[in-house]
Amino acid sequence: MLQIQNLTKQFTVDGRAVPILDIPLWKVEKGERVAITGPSGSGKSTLLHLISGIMSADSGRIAVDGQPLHELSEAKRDALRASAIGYVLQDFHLIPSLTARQNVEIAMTVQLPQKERRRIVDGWLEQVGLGGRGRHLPSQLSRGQQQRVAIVRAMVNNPPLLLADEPTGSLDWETADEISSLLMELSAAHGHTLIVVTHDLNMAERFPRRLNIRDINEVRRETFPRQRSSSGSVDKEGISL
Ligand SMILES: Nc1ncnc2c1ncn2[C@@H]1O[C@H](COP(=O)(O)OP(=O)(O)OP(=O)(O)O)[C@@H](O)[C@H]1O
Repeated sequence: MLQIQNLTKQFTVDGRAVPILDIPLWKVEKGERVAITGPSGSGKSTLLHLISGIMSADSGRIAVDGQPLHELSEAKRDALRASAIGYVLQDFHLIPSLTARQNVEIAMTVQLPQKERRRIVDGWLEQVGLGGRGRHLPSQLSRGQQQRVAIVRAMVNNPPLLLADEPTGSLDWETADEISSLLMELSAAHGHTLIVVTHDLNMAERFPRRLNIRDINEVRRETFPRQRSSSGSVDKEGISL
């Protein structure tokens, strides 16, 4: 599903090049569910931006669903992102002037009669416990409900790859727990490959595969050295790797 080879990315800060990512090889198989943890500033969000094609790598190869991003035109990359990649963000990024239903509808890439589109969207909203909330504006929904709408928006095109960047980061623990469960259940039910960046250990522990970005990234190891517990087997975030 995802293949990364010799990927590098740096940013220029105050005229100085700062290397952020150098990933020799990383693969995620179809249907796998992976949680990525790691210290703040270690390049986790940057990695998701590169996988989604929102940002370009300096060098290397990223293939999503067999399609090498660097070989695609910008228009084709946009089309791939719209149809093959769902993206869930910490702050939902719903359009405030649109209803829950409209926020999902505008993300749909299939051409269908309006009635059919609405039926599909309402089915999804029902599935995430928001039946009857389709006409509500984001401001009329709780934060957890807004994230549910954002999850539906990310999934409505049935993308093979679902990315989530701190999806529970701005939620209280109980709502975070519900959103974690929802993401796990929906991705399993629909066979999505799911890659989540998170500081939420409760969420990370549910994932069959967990990794610390320092395990695949060759840079930043000096900036973010692994901190071993006395047992030597658990890192700073408490995740056995
Ligand atoms: N557009 C940019 N220009 C310059 N530096 C950037 C840019 N985007 C990110 N960075 C820097 O790259 C580094 C990695 O950022 P990134 O957001 O990927 O980290 P992260 O691991 O997701 O952090 P967090 O866990 O705090 O969200 C940080 O030092 C950040 O300041």
